[in-house]
Amino acid sequence: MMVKNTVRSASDLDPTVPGKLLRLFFHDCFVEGCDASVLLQGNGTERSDPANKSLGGFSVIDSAKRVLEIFCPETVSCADILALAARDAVEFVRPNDAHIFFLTFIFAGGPNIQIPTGRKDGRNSTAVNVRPNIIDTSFTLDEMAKIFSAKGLSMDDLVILSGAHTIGRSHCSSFNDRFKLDSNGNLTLIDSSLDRQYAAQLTKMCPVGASDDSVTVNNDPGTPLQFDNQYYKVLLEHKGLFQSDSALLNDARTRNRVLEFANNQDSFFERWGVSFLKLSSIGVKTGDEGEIRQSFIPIE
Ligand code: HEM
Ligand SMILES: [Ca+2]
Ligand SMILES: [Ca+2]
Repeated sequence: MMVKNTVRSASDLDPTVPGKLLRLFFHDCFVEGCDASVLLQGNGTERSDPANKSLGGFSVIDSAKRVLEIFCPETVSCADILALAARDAVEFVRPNDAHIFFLTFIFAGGPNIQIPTGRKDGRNSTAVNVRPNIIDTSFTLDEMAKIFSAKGLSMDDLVILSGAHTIGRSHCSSFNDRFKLDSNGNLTLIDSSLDRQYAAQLTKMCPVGASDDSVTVNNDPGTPLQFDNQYYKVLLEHKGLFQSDSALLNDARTRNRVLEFANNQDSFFERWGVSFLKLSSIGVKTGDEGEIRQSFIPIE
């Protein structure tokens, strides 16, 4: 409840919070398991790796931790807080449309998932562990499936959890490998799996050669603030932002799932609950394998 309230008020103030929390959790669980290793600061920690450079949401976890330490000291691990925050972030972005259209959508609850707690916080956080465990947007489906399978996740889980890209934002540098600079200094599309019109819009939003990395675009151009099945519809229109998104549509092993979820949001929500639970269980540390850390952000 205390985590939920913190996530809710932070998301109220800043709509980019839910996406940040969800991605932060993904990057935590895939490296050393869901043990809050991604939160540790310092030289050579996971956070210092370039692949984690654009992670955010740390201050929300920090606030929740502070509140919990006042009301129930030394009880709730940072790893659990992060898991609950990611879970709540998803639940939270749904009610928005229920609120606006509440007469029609009043019964349309988002994926409301029960997840067990009891995760201990890990003591190891090393930058060199990040790259072998985090998927790059340039990966083939086989490369992605290999990493997922090492975490006990299937190709279905890959399609389902990629549905997280129904919210959140991305830096231009995360998809500029789909373009090249032509001799006139303009970006041209080189990845034919991307819709041309959408590609043109993206190049307008992303200034060429901008050293400034502050520009971000919505992952889901349709309903960027709602956790819904729009991501899969976007994939069908060849508007998946990353090559790794497009790959899901372009392979017979995953295409049927994309079609299924594009056509049936309930099916996506139901499956999301199961896959999210699997994600939140990766490499969980218990007993002496970890600790309940007091503070994870020494100085920010
Ligand atoms: C499977 C391959 C995946 C790849 C290659 C990938 C890659 C990326 C990249 C490059 C970004 C943009 C980061 C930036 O430029 O700031 C991003 C954003 C995001 N990803 Fe993924 N991702 C994958 C899977 C997932 C999964 C499994 C989840 C969660 C369950 C997830 C959740 C998110 C969210 C919520 C954002 C938005 C972050 C924000 O708004 O700050 N992604 N992803
Ligand atoms: Ca971790
Ligand atoms: Ca959406």
